[in-house]
Amino acid sequence: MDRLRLGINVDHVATIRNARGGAVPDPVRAALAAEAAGADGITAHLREDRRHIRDADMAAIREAISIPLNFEMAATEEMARIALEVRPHAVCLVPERREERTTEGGLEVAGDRDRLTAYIAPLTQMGARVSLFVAADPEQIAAAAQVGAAVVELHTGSYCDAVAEGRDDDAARECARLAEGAQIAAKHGLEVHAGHGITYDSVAPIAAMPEVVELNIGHFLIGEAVFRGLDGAMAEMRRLMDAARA
Ligand SMILES: CC(=O)[C@@H](O)[C@H](O)COP(=O)(O)O
Ligand SMILES: NCC(=O)COP(=O)(O)O
Repeated sequence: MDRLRLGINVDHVATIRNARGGAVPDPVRAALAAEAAGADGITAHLREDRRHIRDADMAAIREAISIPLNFEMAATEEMARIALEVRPHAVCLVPERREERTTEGGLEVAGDRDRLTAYIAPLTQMGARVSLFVAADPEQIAAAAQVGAAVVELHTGSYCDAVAEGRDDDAARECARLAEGAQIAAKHGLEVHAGHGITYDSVAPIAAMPEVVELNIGHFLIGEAVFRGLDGAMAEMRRLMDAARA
């Protein structure tokens, strides 16, 4: 199997910065540190409420890094305009609910086909690989291929929560659902990514799925970096990913 790509999400560095106001810690510095430590890409989510990453962060990260930028955003007109200015390598469309603590569930693609088809076209024409952040639901995955996405990122949150809470049966069921979703996506010609809530304890079964080519991981690794440094935290994740893939 090919080497799995590891994308690092730096939103959580901006969350800490914003808790105090001011300029530190700087998500651009974190993106550069992740790149230096071997990240294959940087993910940043410009939420509509700007609770962590801000417009200037996204532009500055794009300018600073030499590896691909994956710009996560809601499918709104405002975000399309910003993405067309920033010109990231990839755009990942995610659902957003203003009051949510973190991204809950996947994007509703099947019920929004016409709008998403029109929304994705200019982003693809600009040169971005457009990814849809979806639940491992066959209907949503098939719809992702129909609306012109190149990639789906499978939402691993329910599986990771079950692992973290020791709900082994739920974890096994969610993992099987993700594996089936990855297979269905690949059959539709979609590149398959996975992310949300991944930790050292939950990464192996996802990394072992042959259709999955990229993991995007943020919250756990930024937290772990407090104890090991970002390069140490990433190195252990890389080791677990490679071992699962061997
Ligand atoms: C879509 C996704 O999984 C990430 O962007 C994640 O949502 C980032 O963290 P927050 O949910 O805290 O914004
Ligand atoms: N798209 C998922 C992502 O970027 C990272 O999510 P998390 O590890 O911060 O939960």
